[in-house]
Amino acid sequence: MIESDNKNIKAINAEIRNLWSESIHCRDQRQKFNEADEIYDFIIIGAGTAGCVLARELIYNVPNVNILVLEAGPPNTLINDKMRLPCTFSTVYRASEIDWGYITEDQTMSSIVEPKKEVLNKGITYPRGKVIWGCSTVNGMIYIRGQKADYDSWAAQGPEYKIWDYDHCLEAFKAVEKNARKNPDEEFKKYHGYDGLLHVQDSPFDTYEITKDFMKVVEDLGVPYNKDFNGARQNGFGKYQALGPPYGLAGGVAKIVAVNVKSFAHVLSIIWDEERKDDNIAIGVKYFYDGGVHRAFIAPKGEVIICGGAINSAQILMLSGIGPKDNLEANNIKVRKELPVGRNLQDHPLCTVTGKISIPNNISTSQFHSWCNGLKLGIIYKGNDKGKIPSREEFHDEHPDIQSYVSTIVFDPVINEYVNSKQCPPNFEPVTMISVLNLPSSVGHLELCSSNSFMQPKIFLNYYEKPDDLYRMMSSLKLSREILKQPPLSTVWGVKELGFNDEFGKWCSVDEEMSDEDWERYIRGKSYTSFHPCGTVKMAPESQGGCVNHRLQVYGTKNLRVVDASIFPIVPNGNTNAPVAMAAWRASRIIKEDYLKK
Ligand SMILES: Cc1cc2nc3c(=O)[nH]c(=O)nc-3n(C[C@H](O)[C@H](O)[C@H](O)COP(=O)(O)OP(=O)(O)OC[C@H]3O[C@@H](n4cnc5c(N)ncnc54)[C@H](O)[C@@H]3O)c2cc1C
Repeated sequence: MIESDNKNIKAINAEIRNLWSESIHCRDQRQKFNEADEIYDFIIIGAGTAGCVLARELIYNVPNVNILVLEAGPPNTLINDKMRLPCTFSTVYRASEIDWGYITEDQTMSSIVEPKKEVLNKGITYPRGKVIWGCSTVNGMIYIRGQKADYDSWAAQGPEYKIWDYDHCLEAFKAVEKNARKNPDEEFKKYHGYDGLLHVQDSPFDTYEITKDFMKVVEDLGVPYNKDFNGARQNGFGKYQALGPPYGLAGGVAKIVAVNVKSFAHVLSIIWDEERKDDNIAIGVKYFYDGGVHRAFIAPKGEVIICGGAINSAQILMLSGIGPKDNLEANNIKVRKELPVGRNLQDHPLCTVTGKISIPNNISTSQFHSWCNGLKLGIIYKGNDKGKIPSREEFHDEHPDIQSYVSTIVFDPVINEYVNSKQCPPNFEPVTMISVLNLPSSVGHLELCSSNSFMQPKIFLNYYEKPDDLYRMMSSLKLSREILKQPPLSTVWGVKELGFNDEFGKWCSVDEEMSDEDWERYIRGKSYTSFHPCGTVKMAPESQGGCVNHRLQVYGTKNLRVVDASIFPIVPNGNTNAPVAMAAWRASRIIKEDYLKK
C-alpha cells in the first residue's frame, strides 16, 4: 500500500517537473515584450475618484476598447485594514505610503484687521491620496455635492457650456449614486439615484443623545431643519449621509479584463508627435514603473486623459510643456502651449473650536466614532461678512456659504498633541466644531519648482487674502463658541471650550474677550484644509483663463483631456468627491460621443 503510494507521488512529481520545464521552454519562445506594442484606446493617468469612474463608464459604454490606467500609488488593499475601521480617516491620510506628502508654502500678507501689520499663513500638510481610488480611499465620507447655483454658474460661461448646467449635472449625480435611504419620499427621489457606483447611506444607528442636544441648541438659535442637504435647499441643520469610494472599478470582472490597471506606475509626461510638433498631438505617455521608464501609446482614435487630481494634473501638464511660460522656462521646460495651468487653485479652508465634555455620560462622544468619522451633524448657513454671529436671516438664507460640523476628530495641533500623549486620561472626550468656508473669494496657485516629476510643485493657498473670507470664518467660529456655551451642552454635558485662554492656547488679548485682531491671529494660526483643492486646469473659454474647453479638451492640443477636480471653474458649495464622480460620468458620455464620430 505504502509502496504504491510512493510510486504515485513519484509519478506526480515527474509530471509536475515536466510541466514546469515545458513552461520554461515556452517562456523562451515567447515574444520579447516590445514597448511600442503597448497600445490602448484610452490611457487614463491616475486611478482616483475620476479615473476609476471614467474607466468604468468607458469600458461599459464604448464598444471594443481597451484602456490602460496608470496609478502612481499602491493597490488600496495595502490599507484595507485601517480603512475599514471606524473613524480612522484622520490616520489613514497621514500614512505616508498612500499620501503624496505635500506641504504648502508659508505666506506672509497684510493683515485684514490691521492692514499696517503683516501676518503669516504658515504652510500646512496637504493630504492627497496616492493609492487606487485616490483621495476617495482616504476621505471623510461626507456626502454633500453643492448647489444648483454652482453648476448653473459653470454653464453660464457660454452657450456650449450648457452641458454642465444643474439639470445635466443632476442626471450625472443620480447616475453615479447608489442611495440606501429606506423609504425615500418623492421629494428625495427627485434628487437621488439608486444604481450607481457611489454607495451613500444614512447612519445605521439611532441619533446619539449628544447629537440630539446639539440639534436642540441650533434649533433654539433659529437654524431651520434640513432633511436632505442635497435636495432643493442646502441651508439648515441635519444629519449627513455618508459616501463610500467608487466600488465599480473592481466589479464587473467580465468587462474589466479590457482595463489594464497598473499600480506603482508614476506618469512622467505626455509623449507628443514630434513629426507634427506644432500641432501638439498627444500620442502616449512616459511612465516610471518597476525600476525603469516605460512608454505606452494610443491607437489612432485614442486619447490620453489626465485624472491626476487638482495638484498633479496641473503638474503633469506643466512638465509636458503646457502652462505659464515664465514658470516653464524658469524650469527649462520647452513651452508648447501657454496656458494659465495651476493658477485657479480653489479650496475650502477650515478652522475649529474645540471643546471638552467634563460631565461623563454613559452615552458620550466616544460613540461618535462608530459611524462616519463622527461627522453626523451638519449646520449650513450664510456667514456674516462683518464677522458677527450670523443672524436668523442668515440661517434662513438659501444661498449659504458656511458648512459647520460636529466631530470628535481634533484638528487643533496643540490639543491633538495632548490627546495623543500619555498625559491624556482615557476619559478625555473632545468635541470639535469644524467651520468650513464653502464659497471662498481668495484663490491660490501652483508653481513648478523643478522639471523633476517626483518633486512636488509649490502650493500657495492664499487663504484669507480677501477680507470677506476672514470675516465670514470669524462669524462662524463665534457661532461655534456660542453653541458650546448653550444648555443642555453646557449643563448636562459640562462642555467647556479649550484653547482660547488656557494651557492649550492664549489668544484673548483682553480677559476672555477675543478682539477681531485676536480672531485673525487665531484663524491664520489654526486654519487647515478641508481637502477640496480644485480649479487648477479650469474649464472656461480660453479668453477667460480656461485651460480646457467645455468638452474638457486641453486648448492648443489634440487627443488630450483632463477629467478631475482640476477642471472645476468654481469650487462647489459642498464637498468634492461626488462632484468629481459626476464630472467623470459626464466626461465619459462626451468622450464616447467624440470617439464614435471619429
Ligand atoms: C483626507 C481627505 C478627506 C476628504 N473628505 C471628503 C469628504 O468627506 N467628502 C467629499 O465629498 N470629499 C472629500 N474629500 C475630497 C475628495 O475625496 C476629492 O475631491 C476627490 O477624491 C478628488 O478626486 P480626483 O479624481 O480629482 O483626484 P484623486 O482622487 O486625488 O485622484 C488622483 C489620482 O491620480 C494619481 N496620480 C497623480 N499623479 C500621478 C502620476 N504622475 N502618475 C500616476 N498616477 C498619478 C494619484 O495617486 C491619485 O490616485 C477628501 C479628501 C481627502 C484627501
